[in-house]
Amino acid sequence: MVSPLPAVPVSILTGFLGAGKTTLLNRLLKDPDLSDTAVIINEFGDVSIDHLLVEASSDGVIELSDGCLCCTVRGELVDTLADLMDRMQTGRIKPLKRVVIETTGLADPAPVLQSVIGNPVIAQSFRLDGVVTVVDAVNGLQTLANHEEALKQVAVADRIVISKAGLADQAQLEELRSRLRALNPRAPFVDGDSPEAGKGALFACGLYDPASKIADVGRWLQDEADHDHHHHDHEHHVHHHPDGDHHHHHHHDVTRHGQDIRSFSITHDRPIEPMALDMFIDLLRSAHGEKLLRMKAIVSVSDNPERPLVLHGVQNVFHTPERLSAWPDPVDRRTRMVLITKGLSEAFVHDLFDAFTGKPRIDRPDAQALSDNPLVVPGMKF
Ligand SMILES: Nc1nc2c(ncn2[C@@H]2O[C@H](COP(=O)(O)OP(=O)(O)OP(=O)(O)O)[C@@H](O)[C@H]2O)c(=O)[nH]1
Repeated sequence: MVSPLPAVPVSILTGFLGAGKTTLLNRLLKDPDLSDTAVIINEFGDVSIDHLLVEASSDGVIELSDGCLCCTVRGELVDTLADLMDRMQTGRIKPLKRVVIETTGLADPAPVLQSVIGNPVIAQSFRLDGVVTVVDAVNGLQTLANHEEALKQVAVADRIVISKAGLADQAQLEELRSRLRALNPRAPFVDGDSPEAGKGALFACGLYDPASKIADVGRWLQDEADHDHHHHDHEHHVHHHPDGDHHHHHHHDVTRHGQDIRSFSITHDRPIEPMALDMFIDLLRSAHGEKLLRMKAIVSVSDNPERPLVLHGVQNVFHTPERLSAWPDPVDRRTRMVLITKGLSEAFVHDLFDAFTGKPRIDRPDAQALSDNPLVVPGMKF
């Protein structure tokens, strides 16, 4: 059936882990131009925090389940779009003006684009408007040097939003701009802090045209179309700690994202002492920042358990924590941390967390070594 409604523009918001996608989205959603927008978010990691951090009314936000949009959840994206189409056509929801898909930071954008432009059913009701890629001015160059996904995200962009420019120096910014230009000769740069970045206009990119991008983009999209049957395996394990805390493991698609990238989470039931939290974060950042691609956390801190703390770590950079005025879900007040690491052992991070939150580990002499404290009594927790 041919849709009687005009095709709804779909914008893809991408950018590497922690670049500032959700921050930009929150700003855009306050713009009246973006009313009647459905937002599809996808989080990599099995404990979702993103939906707590997107400040839109929950009606318009659709969260795709665990997994990365470019891998296992891709079918779910197509189903979600098909469902939105059906609801619009049957009048169950009013016509949407726009759909925004926020990808995970690790998403390879090619399969996501291919889902929208290459699926004949979806193409009846939706048209790809454009790809907006957020690049972090502080970590951007290093990220581009180390992660192919980040290169692809920049190359396919119709607009490149440079975030955190205020935290970078001028020389760093210039170098980043010329690197971005080499990867994507046409996409305009938008300063993340400028009023322009807060306008719905950011999304009016026009029809998506891979031909205007560097030659590689067309090839990636073609590869995706050719390899639609390609099998992506996710391993997903959950085990329960003896004290009732849950440690979840989500081993991300190894074929697409590399063997050593892991996502896992830490959940903790009791409020954490501010000092213990500081020490845990400090040690993690100073000793292992390079391997910590991303950390997002909502934390119950003992000095004010009514007002949780939101933490964002992006490689070596930890942003100023934000105190929320209340828990997003008053019933669930557990501390939840989601980490994405590269080459950093999950067991080590759990042990470190347990050590600082006072869980006894008398069977683990290395917990003592972590404290590096000559006065520590063997077998006692600090
Ligand atoms: N100073 C500054 N901080 C920013 C800017 N944009 C984002 N941040 C901070 O960077 C951190 C990560 O931002 P998010 O918006 O969560 O990043 P994201 O790209 O959605 O992260 P993932 O979903 O994990 O990939 C947060 O602490 C933001 O407050 C910016 O332009 N300037």
